[in-house]
Amino acid sequence: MDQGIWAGAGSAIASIMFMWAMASQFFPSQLETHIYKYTSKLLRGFYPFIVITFAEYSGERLTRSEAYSAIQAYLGSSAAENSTRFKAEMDRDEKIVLSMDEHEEVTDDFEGVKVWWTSTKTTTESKGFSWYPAPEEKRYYRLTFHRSHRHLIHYSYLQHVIKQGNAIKIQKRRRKLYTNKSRYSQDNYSYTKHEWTHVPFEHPATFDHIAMDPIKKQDLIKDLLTFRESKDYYSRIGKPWKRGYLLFGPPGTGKSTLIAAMANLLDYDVYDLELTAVKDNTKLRKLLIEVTSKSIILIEDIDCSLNLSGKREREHGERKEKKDDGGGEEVDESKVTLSGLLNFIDGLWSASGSERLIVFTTNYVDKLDPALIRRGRMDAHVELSYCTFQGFKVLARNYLGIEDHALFGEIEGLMDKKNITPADVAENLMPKAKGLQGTGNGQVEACLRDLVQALEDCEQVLKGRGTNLVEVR
Ligand SMILES: Nc1ncnc2c1ncn2[C@@H]1O[C@H](COP(=O)(O)OP(=O)(O)OP(=O)(O)O)[C@@H](O)[C@H]1O
Ligand SMILES: [Mg+2]
Repeated sequence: MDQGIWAGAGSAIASIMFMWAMASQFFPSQLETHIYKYTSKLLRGFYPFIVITFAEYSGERLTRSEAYSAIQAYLGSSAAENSTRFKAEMDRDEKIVLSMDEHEEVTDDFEGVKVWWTSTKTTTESKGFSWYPAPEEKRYYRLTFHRSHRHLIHYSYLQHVIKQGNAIKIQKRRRKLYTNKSRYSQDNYSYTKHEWTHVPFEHPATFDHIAMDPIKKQDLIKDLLTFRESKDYYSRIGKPWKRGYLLFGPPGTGKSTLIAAMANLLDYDVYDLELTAVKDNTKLRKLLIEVTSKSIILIEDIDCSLNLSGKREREHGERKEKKDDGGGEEVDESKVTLSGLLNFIDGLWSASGSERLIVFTTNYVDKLDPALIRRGRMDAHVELSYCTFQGFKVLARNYLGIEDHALFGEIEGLMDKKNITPADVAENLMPKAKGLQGTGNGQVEACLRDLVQALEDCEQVLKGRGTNLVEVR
């Protein structure tokens, strides 16, 4: 039979189905079930179409279906071409997102085959007794297509939709910085507990800003980019697609800044895991399974987290504040164990989700249990060390916009003999007084003189020191 007739018939049947969905809201549910049962039996005989439903919430944990959100993104873009009614919603980042309105129909062509998408919403009275019965809304996408295209739709079209939809989602997303402070949100008249809270990730650091040995920097960039492109490689060797980095070095040598640069380079989200606020290994696992792919899981100051006392002591005190500052459960003492953490890194659970980096930072690499940093667990060890002359040149370029200066020779000589952190160098290269903004000659000279003074005040280097070694294993 002619394709056009079927197309018309399909569209008509799809339309009848919306009307049905709308009308069904007015029928008592028992009658509805009966009518549905008999009409569908009757129709099945000569109905040449297949209908696939994608529900918004699915699975045991009632998580939002990934297929649904990919379809939503896909239809949001293709719907724009032949749809006249949209639904506008504001996402958490305060951006307006358009999507297909309920009971709207969109047609799509794929390799010459026509399919129909509809968006439906059903409202059912909630079961069980309640003084204030609230209706439950369920949203679906329905895909209708001719039976003869079953194979094509199943094996090619749906994959195309999900792939395109996910690509659109990634393109549109704003990256997020998560922290494990749980929170509740109200969705569809019920409260959902989220293990992670997030804010937009807006750290501006890039690798151009990082003062470290240029060759080691290139090695690290190459290592990260290779990881991002290695999906097939990891599946071929039968390993989860993840990589561990250990960043170590004294305070103020750029570990946290480097993580921001890594996230910006790869376009990943960051999950800043505060281990001392995690009650036990079970909670740790719960957190882990909520981590999405394309992300960095970060555990800062792993040596402090791992004394497992729940109280962290740091020399320079910036993280000394009470850990569970509202929102989360009261955690007096974290019972996360080393084995729990190792499981987190490379146990079976860690393979849920993919494409992620696990990054540990520490000021004291010697304090760490060798089990934690052995080969295969932490794949790359990156040492961030005191500032070298090379590193200083990067900072001078960034902060003062200069490549060379008469004082560089003196600074180079001093840097070889003194231990100064890049943070202290950076501090000296920033204009001190208001009104002195800008990088005029006088300003540059003043900053460099401050630095010379700071270097002279620094302690003498007693033993040899590493230079931003990146050992990519
Ligand atoms: N290698 C570096 N390159 C560029 N800037 C740096 C570098 N190291 C430190 N800085 C500057 O110093 C500040 C502190 O650095 P950062 O917080 O990254 O240090 P850290 O190694 O994480 O220290 P801590 O061990 O105390 O957490 C940053 O704001 C950054 O501007
Ligand atoms: Mg830090």
